Amino acid sequence: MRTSKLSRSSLRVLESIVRPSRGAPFRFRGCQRCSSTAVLRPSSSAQKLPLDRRWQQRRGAAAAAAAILEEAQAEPESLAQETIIENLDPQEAARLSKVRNIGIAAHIDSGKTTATERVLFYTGRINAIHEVRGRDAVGAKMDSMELEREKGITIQSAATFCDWLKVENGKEEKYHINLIDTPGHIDFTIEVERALRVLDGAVMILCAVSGVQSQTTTVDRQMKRYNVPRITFVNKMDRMGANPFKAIDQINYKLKIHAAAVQVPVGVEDDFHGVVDLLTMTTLYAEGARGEKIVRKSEIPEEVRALAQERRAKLIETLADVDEEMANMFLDEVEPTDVQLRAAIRRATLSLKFTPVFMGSALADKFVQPMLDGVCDYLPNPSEVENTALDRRQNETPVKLIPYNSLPFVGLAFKLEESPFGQLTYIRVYQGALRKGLYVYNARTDKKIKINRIVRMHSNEMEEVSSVSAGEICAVFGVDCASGDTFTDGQLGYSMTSMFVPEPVISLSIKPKNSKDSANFSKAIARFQREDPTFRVHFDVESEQTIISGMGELHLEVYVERLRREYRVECETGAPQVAYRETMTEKVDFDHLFKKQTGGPGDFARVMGWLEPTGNLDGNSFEEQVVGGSIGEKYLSACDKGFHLACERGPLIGHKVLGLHMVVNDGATHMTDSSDQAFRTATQQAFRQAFVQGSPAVLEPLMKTVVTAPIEFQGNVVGLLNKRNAVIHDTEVGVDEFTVFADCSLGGMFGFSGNLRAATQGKGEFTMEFSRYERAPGQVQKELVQKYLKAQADRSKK
Ligand SMILES: Nc1nc2c(ncn2[C@@H]2O[C@H](COP(=O)(O)OP(=O)(O)OP(=O)(O)O)[C@@H](O)[C@H]2O)c(=O)[nH]1
Repeated sequence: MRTSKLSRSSLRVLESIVRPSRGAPFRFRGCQRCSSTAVLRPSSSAQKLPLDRRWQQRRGAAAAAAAILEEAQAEPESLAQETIIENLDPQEAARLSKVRNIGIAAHIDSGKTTATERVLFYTGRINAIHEVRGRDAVGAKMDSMELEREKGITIQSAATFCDWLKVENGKEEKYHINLIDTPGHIDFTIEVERALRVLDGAVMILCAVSGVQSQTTTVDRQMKRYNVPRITFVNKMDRMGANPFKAIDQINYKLKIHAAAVQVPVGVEDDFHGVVDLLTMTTLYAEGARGEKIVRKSEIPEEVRALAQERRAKLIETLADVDEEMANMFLDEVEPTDVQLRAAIRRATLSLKFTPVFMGSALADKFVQPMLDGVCDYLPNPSEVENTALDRRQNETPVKLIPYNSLPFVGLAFKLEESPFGQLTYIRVYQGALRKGLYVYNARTDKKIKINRIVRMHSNEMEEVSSVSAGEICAVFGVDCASGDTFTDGQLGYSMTSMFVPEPVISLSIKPKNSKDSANFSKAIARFQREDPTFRVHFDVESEQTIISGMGELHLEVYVERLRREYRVECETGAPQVAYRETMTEKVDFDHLFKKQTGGPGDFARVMGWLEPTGNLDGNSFEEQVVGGSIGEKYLSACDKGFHLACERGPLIGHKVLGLHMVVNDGATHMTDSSDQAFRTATQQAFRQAFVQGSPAVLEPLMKTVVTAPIEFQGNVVGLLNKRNAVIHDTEVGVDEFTVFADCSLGGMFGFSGNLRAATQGKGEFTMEFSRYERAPGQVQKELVQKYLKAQADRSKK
C-alpha cells in the first residue's frame, strides 16, 4: 500500500476510528519526517492485555484503518505518459533495472575521492589505486586538476562510469554505474547542487570519528531539495575513536532521517578487519593485496554476536517505523528473511524515509564493495525516479519524462567545462536516446544544434560513443548553451527546471599585472563565468575596478590561481571590497543659489527645502511641495534627477547614499539663464552642503556568520570572533563540536578563514551571509573618510 498522500489530519481521523471508546489500546505513530506512514503500535494500556487479545484488537483496528487509508490514497490517473511506464517494455525494463546514476557527497575530507578511487579499482576501471594529495606523485583519478592534487581537495565534480558485477542468487549480474564525485567545501557548493539535480541516488559518506558535520547538513539539505534517496557509508573505521553507531544516532537526530546499520564491525580501529552482514547474519572479510576479494563466512565471531543481534533488531524496528510491511511483521513477531529485509530497505530508501548504513575504511581498502552492492540493491534505477518537464505548448503543464530510447529526446545540460578540444557540455538524458548526428533544440534559445561528438567521461579522459541511452549521463562537444538549459529533439516543447544557484557573498577587485595579458584575462574570466554560475564579475564604475564575487575566499583564491596556472596571467587583487553605504541622521534645511552670470548665457537656479533621514534603508525619495510656481514643472524633474545622481556617490566616502528624503518647496528661476542643467547642479550642490551638516554616517554590511569547530577550540574561536568585534547571539554545544552564531561586519571578516584554520588546526569552518546594514563604529568611519580624502587629493594633484 502506498501512503504518500496521507496528511496528518487523515492520520488523526484514522486514530479516532481505531481507538475504542473505553481506553486506547492502540495508537498511530506517524512518521516523524513526513507524517505519511501509519504504524500501529500497542499503547501502554494495550500491552497489559493477553497477547492473543492484543493481536485480535490490532488486526481489527488495522483492517478498519487499511480500508480508510486506501480510500484516502485513491489518486486520479495522472499524466498520459504514465501508461507507458506501467507497460514497461521488457527489454527497456531489463536495461534500466541495471543502470544507476549516483553521486558521492559529504563533508570536507570524509574520503569521497578515496572511496571513489576504490570503486574504480574494484570495478576494473583503473589498474592501480592512487591516493589523494598526489602522495605517490600521481594523485587520485577523480582529482585530475593540478590544483586539486596539490591541495588535496576536490574543486570540481568529476564524472565517471563503471560496471559492477554483483552476485545475485549465485549468478553475476552486471550493473552500469554513472558516478559523480563532488567537492566537500561550501565554496564549491554549486558543484554538489548541479550533480544532485541530475542524479537518481547518492552515497552520503561520514567520517566514523566526526559523524555528521556542518557540511553534511548542507549536502543533506541539497539531497532533500532534489528528493535524492541515499545510502550511507561510514568511512575511516580504522581511525582511533571510530564509532559508527554515534554517527548513525546523529543521522537520526541531526538530519532527521531514519537510519540503521546494515552491518556491524569486527574489530575496531587498527584491528578493524571484518563486517557482519545483518541481513544474512554472515561475516565478510577482505582478502587480497588491496582488499579486492570479499570472503563470506557463515560464522559470526563470538565477540560481536550480541552486538549483531542487537543491531539487527534495531534495523527491523527502525524499518517498522517507516515501512508498512515491516511494521506488520514486527507486530506479528515474524522474523523477516534477508530477502524481505532487502525489499523493505529498498522501499524505505526510495521513499526517502530511511538510509541504510554501511561501514568500512576506503584508505585501508576495506568493504567498499558491499557499499557498491548497496548502490545496486537500494538506490533507484532511472525508471523509478519521477522526472518532469513543463510543456510550454500546453500552458506549462507538467509532463513525466520516461527513460525510453524510443521516445523523443529530452536532456538537461547540467555542467559546462572547457576542454582542450572545445566546450564540453555534460548532459543527463532523461528521455529518448541521444545519437551522433541528431539535431537537438535548445528550449531556451530555440537554436537548432547538431550533435557531432558524444563522449562518456572518465574524470579527465573521455571515451567516444555513437549514442547514449535514455536515463544515462554523457558529455557532448560544440553545443553552445548555458548551464541548466533543456534540449529536445524539436518535436516536444518541453523545458526542465534548473538547479538552485546561491548568491555570492564575497568580492574582490582584480586586474592583470601586465596590460599585455588583458586579452587572456578576459577570456579566462568569461570562461569561468560560463562554467560556474556562483562566480560573478562586474565593472565597478565608482572605483573603476573589475570586481569578482564568489562563495568564499577559497572560491576566489582558486580562480586567481587558475588564471595564473592555466592562462599564465599574474593578477593583482585588492583587499576584498566592502559595499559601504552613507546616510545622515538629522534633518537639515537648505536654501541654495547656483549662479554664474559673467556675460553671455549664464546659469541660474535657486532651490529651497529640506533633507531628512527616512528611518529605513530601502532607498531614497524626492518630493516637491512648491506653491506659486517659483520653480516650473520641468525644472522640478531636473531637481529630482539631481538628487538621485547625488545619492549615487556620497560626500563622505564616495559610496552610495541610502535612507534620505529630499523636499523642495521653493526657489527662484531666471527668465533666460535657468536650465535643466542649472537646477540639476543646484540640487546636487544643495544636497552635498546639507548632507555634511546632518550628522552623516557610514553604514557597513553585517553578516550572519556561523562557525563550527571541535569543542577543544571553543575558546580560540570565541577569542577570534571577539577580536573582530563580532556580536555572538548563540552557541550550540554538540557531542564533540560546537557552533557559534554571530553577526560580524563584512570588513572585519576578511582573512578570517586563514585565522580560523590556524586557530583550529584546520578543523573549523564558517559560513557567512548578508544580514543588514548598520552604522560603522566611529574609528572605522574616521579611517574611511581620511582614506577617501587622501585619494581625492592625490587624484587632483595628477
Ligand atoms: N584513516 C583514514 N583516512 C582516510 C580514509 N579515507 C580517506 N582518508 C584520508 O582522508 C583525507 C581526505 O580524503 P579525500 O578522499 O580527499 O576526502 P574528500 O571527501 O574527497 O575531500 P574533499 O573532496 O576535499 O572534500 C585524505 O588524507 C585521505 O587519505 C580512511 O578510510 N581512513
